[in-house]
Amino acid sequence: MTKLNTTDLSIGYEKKIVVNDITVEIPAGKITSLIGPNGSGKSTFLKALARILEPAKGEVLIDNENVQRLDTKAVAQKIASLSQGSSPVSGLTVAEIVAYGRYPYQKGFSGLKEPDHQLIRWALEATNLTKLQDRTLTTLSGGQQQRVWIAMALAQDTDILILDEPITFLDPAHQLEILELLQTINRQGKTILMTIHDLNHASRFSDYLLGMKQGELLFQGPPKEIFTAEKLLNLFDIQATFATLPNSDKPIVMAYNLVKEQ
Ligand SMILES: Nc1ncnc2c1ncn2[C@@H]1O[C@H](COP(=O)(O)OP(=O)(O)OP(=O)(O)O)[C@@H](O)[C@H]1O
Repeated sequence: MTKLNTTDLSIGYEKKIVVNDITVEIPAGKITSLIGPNGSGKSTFLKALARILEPAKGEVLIDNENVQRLDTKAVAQKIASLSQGSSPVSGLTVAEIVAYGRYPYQKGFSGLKEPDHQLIRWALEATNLTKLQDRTLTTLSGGQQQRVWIAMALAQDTDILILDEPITFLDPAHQLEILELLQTINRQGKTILMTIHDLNHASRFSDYLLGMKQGELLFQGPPKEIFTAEKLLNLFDIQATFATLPNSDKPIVMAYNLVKEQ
């Protein structure tokens, strides 16, 4: 299983550092969710892990190799990453977009081989898109489009999937559909790291949580350890009360109040 970790990682835009000195190992074979307020640096951190942004300091290591020393295709064979609100590509069909997931494995102009087609078919089936494969992306609903991007990442057949807000803009049923899909993929042996704003979904579907605020990693651990009044107050400035999900040991947030300045 591919190991992904960072050492003293700081990332910035121009000269402004927005992610500060993070040393963390993403648990292999688990689902990890990165939670934290808007603007805390979550997307920036994920982009550096996927080698989309270059660190200002420190390192991102895939199997102990600095990602900056690996070429794009080598990284893309280890990590598939989906950014926030991937923009629709006009004119391409669902199957054509999913086929792009095989790009990191193609040599020159050799084209797709049977094993590539098998993976594309599997990715379309896993995301329930087989019937929609000849439709162009722009004719699909937001939720269906989201599934297409996930299918493309699946076709990439990497050990690690990094997803920035994979369920934003989806209705409750489609949110669950995507999260259950990620759970199934995880059980097939893939490491998943995602950002998610819904705390209850984060708890229910994650083995591990990372809490980020103002570019700092405040805490990490399983949901049971993270969902305490003190930690959520610290992270989000909210007062939370908790319950437990039925038939599970996963905590959920029952209700919360804003902490208002006096
Ligand atoms: N391309 C950019 N150029 C300059 N500053 C940026 C850029 N992208 C993000 N930032 C800044 O970096 C900081 C962290 O942003 P980032 O998008 O990583 O936060 P986030 O935790 O993912 O937020 P959200 O939950 O709202 O998606 C913010 O202050 C943001 O304004």
